[in-house]
Amino acid sequence: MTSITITRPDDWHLHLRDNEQLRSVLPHTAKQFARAIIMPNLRPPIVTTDMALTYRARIQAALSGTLHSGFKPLMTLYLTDNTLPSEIIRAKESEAVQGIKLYPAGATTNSDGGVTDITKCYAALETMEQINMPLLVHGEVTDANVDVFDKEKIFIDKILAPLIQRFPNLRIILEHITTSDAVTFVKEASKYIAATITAHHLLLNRNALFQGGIRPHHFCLPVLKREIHRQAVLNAAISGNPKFFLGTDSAPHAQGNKESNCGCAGIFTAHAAIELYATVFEQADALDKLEAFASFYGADFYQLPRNNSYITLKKEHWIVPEEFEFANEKLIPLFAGENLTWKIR
Ligand SMILES: NC(=O)N[C@@H](CC(=O)O)C(=O)O
Ligand SMILES: [Zn+2]
Ligand SMILES: [Zn+2]
Repeated sequence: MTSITITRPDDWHLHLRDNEQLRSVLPHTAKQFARAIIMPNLRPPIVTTDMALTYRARIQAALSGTLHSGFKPLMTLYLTDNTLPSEIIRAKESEAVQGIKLYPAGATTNSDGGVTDITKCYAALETMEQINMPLLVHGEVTDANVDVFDKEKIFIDKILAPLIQRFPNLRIILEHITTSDAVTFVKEASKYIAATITAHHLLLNRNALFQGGIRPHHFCLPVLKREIHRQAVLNAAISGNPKFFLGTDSAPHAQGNKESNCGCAGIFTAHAAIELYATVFEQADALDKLEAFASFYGADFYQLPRNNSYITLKKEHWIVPEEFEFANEKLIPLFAGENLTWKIR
């Protein structure tokens, strides 16, 4: 196969940051995707509908007059211990906000204002269940005594499963899944439970963190896992099960903040997102499953229309740039300087 045309995909998990950084990274996504779910973990976090609307206006301003002005940002709110049901209702009425994001406090980048105790959110979650507002979840426990490689599984057992019991009609997306435990859990759960899968968790296992030395640009959360887990997540992605769909979790950080004494978590993949997924689907002999994973199942789960434009990917060798501009700093993309074999037209 030398060329493939698919319905234009959507990215159901994306970090765009803000201001100058936003202007640097947005074109990478907007040239490929029709829509993206924009994560709210800014400083300060997007905790109200008003903040989401002004953030969306900044994104739209950065798009206006460019080739990609048709790109549509879908907004989210950052759940806190104090999020009021009335704020959830306002979010729903805005039609701009498509989900509420749960970051356990301390679990990941800019999560310190997140949820310290899920029981504090019951009123907000009950309203979400009633008015059909999805919950997006960073699924890792924050207990410092839990092994870093077990944090997702323990979250599922201790937090997510009881949450689903309590709110059985709440739609939940378990974001960036990394383990066979998550795959099994989502598969066996009700139709209200789905998951996003990143390109990097499909392409890399935890050996990539230590390939010839410590590799900060392969560090993200949830951290890369063993090969058996990568295979389980890959099998889910290519299975044709509509509960599993594309979410890049492209998470840009300035080079200096990654290559540091205490480097930030996050892998930037927006520069080649659909190409990276195409590579892994081709390796698995499942290119025929790419379109539904990238362009149908997410829209269906979010109860939004599927896109009606197309993109074409060509078999073509190209070299990923060593770096990109990121405001006044540099951004090192995944596979910097390496060869890729698919290229979007
Ligand atoms: N995935 C990451 O490693 N980092 C994300 C946060 C997140 O999605 O957990 C970021 O905002 O940098
Ligand atoms: Zn996360
Ligand atoms: Zn993320």
